[in-house]
Amino acid sequence: MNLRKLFELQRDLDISIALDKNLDPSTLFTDKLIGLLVEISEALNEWKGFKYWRHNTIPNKDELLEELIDSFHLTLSLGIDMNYEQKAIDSIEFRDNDFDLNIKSTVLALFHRVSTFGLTRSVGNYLYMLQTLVDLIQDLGFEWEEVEAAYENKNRINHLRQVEGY
Ligand SMILES: O=c1ccn([C@H]2C[C@H](O)[C@@H](COP(=O)(O)OP(=O)(O)OP(=O)(O)O)O2)c(=O)[nH]1
Repeated sequence: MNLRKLFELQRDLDISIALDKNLDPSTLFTDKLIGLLVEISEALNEWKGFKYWRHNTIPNKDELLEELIDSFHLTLSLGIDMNYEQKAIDSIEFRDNDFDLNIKSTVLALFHRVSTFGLTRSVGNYLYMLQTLVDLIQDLGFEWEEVEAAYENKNRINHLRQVEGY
């Protein structure tokens, strides 16, 4: 996983969105954080693993990946706003086989870490949050090659949307 490349693509996209919408990027932190919580929730809604009241809890993998990719966009974007990219590149681990396959615990840890990062904005809490999202994507069974390809695809779509006046 080439995190440096994804941060660069994310930076270009964020600049393009802020210019297009005539926004000061330093004012967007809270909205981005809320957006991230919403995208994580959309991913969980697609995952369905907690929906004990349903017969069919099989996720549509393409749609699940799309929602995770939206979450990934906003997480990278928050790191760029705080200038934490290099720290993330140096310390985030893309594990092959996670020892902890308790997806529900990882989900709860992720919500907790997004909130804690929002309150403290510290680099340590940013890294905890990003690592937990990375672990969740891993635990849900995605390969890093497909995640990178899906990220690049959605990043392109996000650019196109700006051009088309989304
Ligand atoms: O500063 C920003 C703002 C947004 N995005 C990305 C994140 C995500 O990939 C997309 C927004 O989510 P989505 O595509 O779901 O847009 P939506 O308007 O919420 O669509 P929908 O109502 O279909 O969920 O824009 C960024 O990368 N940087």
